[in-house]
Amino acid sequence: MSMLKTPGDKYRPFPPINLPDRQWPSRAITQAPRWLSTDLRDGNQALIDPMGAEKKSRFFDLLLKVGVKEIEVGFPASGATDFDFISGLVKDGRIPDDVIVQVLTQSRRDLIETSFASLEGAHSAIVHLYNAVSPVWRKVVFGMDKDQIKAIAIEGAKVLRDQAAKYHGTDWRFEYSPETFSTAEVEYSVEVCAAVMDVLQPTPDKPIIFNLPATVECATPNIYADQVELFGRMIPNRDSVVISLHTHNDRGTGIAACELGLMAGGDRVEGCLFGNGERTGNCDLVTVALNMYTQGVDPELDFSDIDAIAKTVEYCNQLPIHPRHPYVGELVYTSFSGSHQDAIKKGFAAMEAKNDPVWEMPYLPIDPADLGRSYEAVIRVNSQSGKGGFAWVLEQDQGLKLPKKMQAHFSTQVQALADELGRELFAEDIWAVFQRTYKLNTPQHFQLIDYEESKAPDGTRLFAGKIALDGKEQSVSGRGNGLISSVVGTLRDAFGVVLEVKDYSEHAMTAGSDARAAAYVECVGADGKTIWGVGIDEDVATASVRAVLSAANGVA
Ligand SMILES: CC(=O)SCCNC(=O)CCNC(=O)[C@H](O)C(C)(C)COP(=O)(O)OP(=O)(O)OC[C@H]1O[C@@H](n2cnc3c(N)ncnc32)[C@H](O)[C@@H]1OP(=O)(O)O
Ligand SMILES: CC(C)C(=O)C(=O)O
Repeated sequence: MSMLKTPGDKYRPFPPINLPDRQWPSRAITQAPRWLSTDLRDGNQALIDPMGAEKKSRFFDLLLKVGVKEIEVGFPASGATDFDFISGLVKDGRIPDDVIVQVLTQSRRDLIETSFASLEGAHSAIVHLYNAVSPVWRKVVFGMDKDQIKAIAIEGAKVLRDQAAKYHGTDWRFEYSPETFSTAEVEYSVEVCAAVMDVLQPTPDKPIIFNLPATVECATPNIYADQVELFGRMIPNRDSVVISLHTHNDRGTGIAACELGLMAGGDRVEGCLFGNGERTGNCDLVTVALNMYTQGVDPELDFSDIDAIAKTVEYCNQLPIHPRHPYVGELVYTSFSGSHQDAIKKGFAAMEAKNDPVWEMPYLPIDPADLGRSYEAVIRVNSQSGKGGFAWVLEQDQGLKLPKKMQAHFSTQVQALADELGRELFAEDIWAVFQRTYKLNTPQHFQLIDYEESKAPDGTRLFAGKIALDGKEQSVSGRGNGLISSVVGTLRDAFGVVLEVKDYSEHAMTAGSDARAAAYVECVGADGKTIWGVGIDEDVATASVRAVLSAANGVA
């Protein structure tokens, strides 16, 4: 078998929806929807090894911590694992008053009865009934016509109504899913939902949830939005209806479909953390919520320790999260490439300089710190990196802020190492090559032992000190207009080293009592070549002396 040259012989395009006055394209998402986590149901039924009680329990606690208020806790009729977990939650009083749990059932009397039994004693709960309505399912799975399929829903709704009356101590809510909604005729889904409504008699105070699943994603997300908008216009008693969105990701646009569905009138979003779920997954609640957050909308879910959340989810699902998964992946805040690094570094400097919190950051749509991520990994260096990359790493790791021209000088060393090693350069690699290049903490040709500086009556400065030449101490002195030029004079007079200082800069490295300073000098040697020197010391003047000696070591 191979791919067809004429795929149209086998696959049909999804027909557009006739909705010329569609409103959703000009709407925006301005408030958080109701969130329903189906990690413990749709997510769980898609796992290689479904969760046992311990994992379900951990996941449930995590969802409470994140702030999810509606949680589909399982499919009670699937077996003892789910049933016992659900009834255990109720019996052990683990469902907070402001949280409502939900269970899913096929539209079959025995399964519905088991579902109610699992929730006996709950203060409130949602029972979620489903049956598929689209043409392929009608034909292939059920072998039934439209009226017969509608009858399944009506019969199920009647059992819901009767069971709710039987367990009258619970505030029962109902959800109905015309499963495969997105591949069904919208008018027919409305007809089935209206029939369910006739049985369950929702009110604005006690609305019914109609969940509109893209059970299998078969079209572009604009089509789903059209379907949602059309459903919202056609369903009777709209004020007694909550429209819930339940998208899957078969075409890779489950999140987009959900967002457009919200614009089209969706009130509630169903999905899983990090998008686990059947096949290519459910809608990722984290991404939808954080997309909102980056538009300035409070999603009312707390992902401020996203790594801890990811760890628990990976443990419970026994599935890894991709390193490039939006917002959470290990690499999603990391830039390796030079121009990105340059922009991000400038972005952080601009944020620090300006006096307002508005996030204006090239290449980073969200502040990683908001999700508990550090800035350390924002820039990592390899052969694709530029000056901004290692400059950032040196600043984060060593507190050094290299002058721009010096970055260009050091860049060739870093690039050569990256090409030679053919791998990422870590902070310690960059620091090692920096020390080697500028002769720091290595056996030095010229080494400062100590010195004194004094002012002559004519205003000039006198440098008098001890410098070791290849380990042999010498007392030396020299004069100049300032400290740096007096050291340059000393090197010339005592050792015959000719240096002309072109530029000098310094900065404090850390705050507090153990603060150190870094000094940088750009010099030109006797041969006209540029040499850079770096000095680090607790005393800023001594740092500048060390910087000149570092340059002299570069000549030697
Ligand atoms: C899109 C979704 O994710 S829907 C959720 C799906 N989740 C799950 O299925 C997980 C839990 N399910 C289970 O453990 C099992 O399926 C059970 C225990 C519920 C039922 O198992 P079984 O009784 O063996 O039935 P099975 O699931 O194979 O269903 C097949 C029958 O149910 C019918 N059926 C399927 N869905 C529905 C429905 N929503 N309402 C009514 N009948 C349905 C099928 O037409 C089929 O009928 P047939 O035997 O007359 O051909
Ligand atoms: C049962 C429904 C909501 C479902 O999971 C789906 O259609 O994907």
